[in-house]
Amino acid sequence: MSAAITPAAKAEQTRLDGLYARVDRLRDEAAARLGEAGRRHVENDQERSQRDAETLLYRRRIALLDAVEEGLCFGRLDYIDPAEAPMYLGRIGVHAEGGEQLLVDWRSEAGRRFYLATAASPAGVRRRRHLHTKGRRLRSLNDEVLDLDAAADSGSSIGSEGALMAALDAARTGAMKDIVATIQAEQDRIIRAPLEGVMIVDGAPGTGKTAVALHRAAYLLYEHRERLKRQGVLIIGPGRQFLRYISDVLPGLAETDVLLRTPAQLVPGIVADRPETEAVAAVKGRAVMAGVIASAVADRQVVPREPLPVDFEGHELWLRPEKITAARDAARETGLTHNEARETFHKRVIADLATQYADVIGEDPLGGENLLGLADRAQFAVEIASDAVIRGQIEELWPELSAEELLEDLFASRERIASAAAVLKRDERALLLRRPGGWSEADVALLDEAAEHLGEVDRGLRSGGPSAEQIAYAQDVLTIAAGSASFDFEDEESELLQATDVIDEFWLGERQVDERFVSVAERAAADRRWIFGHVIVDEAQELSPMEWRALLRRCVTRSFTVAGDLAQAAGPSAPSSWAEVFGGWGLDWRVERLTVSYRTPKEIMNVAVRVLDAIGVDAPRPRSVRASGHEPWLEVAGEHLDRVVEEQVAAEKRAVGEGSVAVVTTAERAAGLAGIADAAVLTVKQAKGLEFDSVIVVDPDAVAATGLRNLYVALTRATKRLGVVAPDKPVFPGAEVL
Ligand SMILES: Nc1ncnc2c1ncn2[C@@H]1O[C@H](COP(=O)(O)OP(=O)(O)OP(=O)(O)O)[C@@H](O)[C@H]1O
Repeated sequence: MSAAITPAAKAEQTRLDGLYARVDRLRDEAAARLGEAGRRHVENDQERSQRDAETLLYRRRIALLDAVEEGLCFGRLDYIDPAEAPMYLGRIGVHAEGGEQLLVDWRSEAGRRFYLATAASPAGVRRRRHLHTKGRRLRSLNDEVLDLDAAADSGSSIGSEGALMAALDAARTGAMKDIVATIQAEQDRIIRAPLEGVMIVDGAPGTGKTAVALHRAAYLLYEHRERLKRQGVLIIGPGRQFLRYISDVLPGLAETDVLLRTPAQLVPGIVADRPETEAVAAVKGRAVMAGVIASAVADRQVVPREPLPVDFEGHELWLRPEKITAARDAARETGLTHNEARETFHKRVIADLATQYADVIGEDPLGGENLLGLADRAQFAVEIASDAVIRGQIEELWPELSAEELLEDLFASRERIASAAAVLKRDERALLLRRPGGWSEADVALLDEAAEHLGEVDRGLRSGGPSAEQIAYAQDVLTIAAGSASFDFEDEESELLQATDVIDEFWLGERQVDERFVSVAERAAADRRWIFGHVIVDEAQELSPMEWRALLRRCVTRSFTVAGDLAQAAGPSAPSSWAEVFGGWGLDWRVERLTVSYRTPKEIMNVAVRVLDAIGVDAPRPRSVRASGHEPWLEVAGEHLDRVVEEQVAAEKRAVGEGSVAVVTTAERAAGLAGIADAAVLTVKQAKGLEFDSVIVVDPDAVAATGLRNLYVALTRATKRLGVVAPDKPVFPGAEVL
């Protein structure tokens, strides 16, 4: 249905037509330039890279213009001062050919007025108009008159919230929508807060934490373009389902330099699909595991108790504990990572073996000074270094290790665990023991920690690395370079300098990877050590201390937006305050609270707050912005629970029509109910952060038995209708009002 054809609607449609025509023109121009660049003949590398850069630029421009097609312009402000021209607000800024601004970007400072003006403080604004469009057609207009005098004259309502209510009542389709048209003042303040420091956005379910965090990403990329376009923004969400749910919002907001990840996806190349109990995950997430990993690495730098014999050219040499200790100390003192410092260790040990060998074969039978000089010893060192057996023996003492090898070896050995994890209790250590084969979600932060200690030879942790040909090429280069090795034996402390010290074949190969054609997000995804300009963490209450460590490493400037709700935290080790999460890091952090729930209607909140009170976290009760007119219902199913759920899903589906229905329950029940038509059947963990028009919580007492916070999450997923199906009369807090 189009807007009633009032003169005002007609005028706005004309304006919209003009805007779309301008955007079409800009798209055509970009397409023409893209075509031109593609056809251009290039003579050399410089011209080629110029052409490639242009191609990328125009492709991005076209993608941006495509992304803003829906809802291009959504608002208009009229001012009290008649000399001030109306401002049109949209997803991007658009200028006419002559330079006149046709559309103001919502993220700009000028655009901000649209969100902040209220009847109490109109800031020169007479009227805020929301334009609802479908495709390029205007569907309806919604006016809020903020100037009291004008309102009295025209009979219009003051500060009407029609646009917000329409957005909140809309059916949920399974993908999150942006809220640019209806950002509320308390949300706007958070979205536009300064980039620096750690800002915690705390609020009850449905207060818009996710929405605000995503819009903040878009705003920051706009406001701090230069810095963030180079470094990108990392967004962490609790699960893949959740990332899918929010992934459409950002392109809609016209941003692509954002990487969306779950904590389990933080290390490229690792697939964390190994199941694990909560108890094991809880131990692995504890902060003490950082020390355990450090010890596990140190344990791999071995000093033998007794001298170990080494055979070289028929002579017996020795790996002597005191010399190995000195070599280990020297390697550790470099301050380098384990794999980088390994060369120092190997060279020191080889130098000692070369000295022993020279002492034996250069011995003057007449008892004079050793007949062999420095150059001879250097030559022996090269020969010893190329002896595979000896290298293998030294490698045992200080092996090159990937993070995966380290952890696999650690968790497979009771002895290694006992040595590295002495700080843990015996039963906690027992939880860590397991057979090799795959990674769990909690392993990922440990792999990341291990990779930090081990250093860059973590080939297994890298994806998108150099090709086999590149490595082969690099190896050739090294073979040539190795021939030019030079030595300095004068001083025991001095180092053998070889090409291998400064270039390793992997490094060389890697530097050849062509980086021009991938976006910041793609490059960051392939690089464990990528440093982001800003990190946004949603459902932050779920992260373990080890996961926080991994995240803090990814943003050295410590610029974070952290959205979460402690009352929704899962698991026995859930934090009870933000100070508990952030107190220990020496960070500059602050908490901003959102107080209004836009999702959960009053009727449902009436049940949910009783669970919240029973949880007992120190958080204000949320206020619902609206009522839905639907009282939550209860159905006691007895033995026929599955059948009753099925029937109720069908009834709910009829009630919500195009809208979405979800069943939320325990993992056991979810497995039994999977496959019900017309509803998503989810565990609480999977449902976290998501929303549906209608939600049926099945077996609430069983959900509550896994934690009241889980029940609180389950009860707050619905935008309109909530039902409860229980095997027996439920007893959870809040059941009494059903
Ligand atoms: N200003 C707004 N205008 C329109 N819709 C809004 C606004 N703020 C929030 N919403 C909507 O309210 C719903 C809840 O928002 P969101 O999912 O961001 O809440 P949340 O605080 O992250 O919830 P949870 O704690 O359950 O994860 C979403 O549908 C969101 O689009």
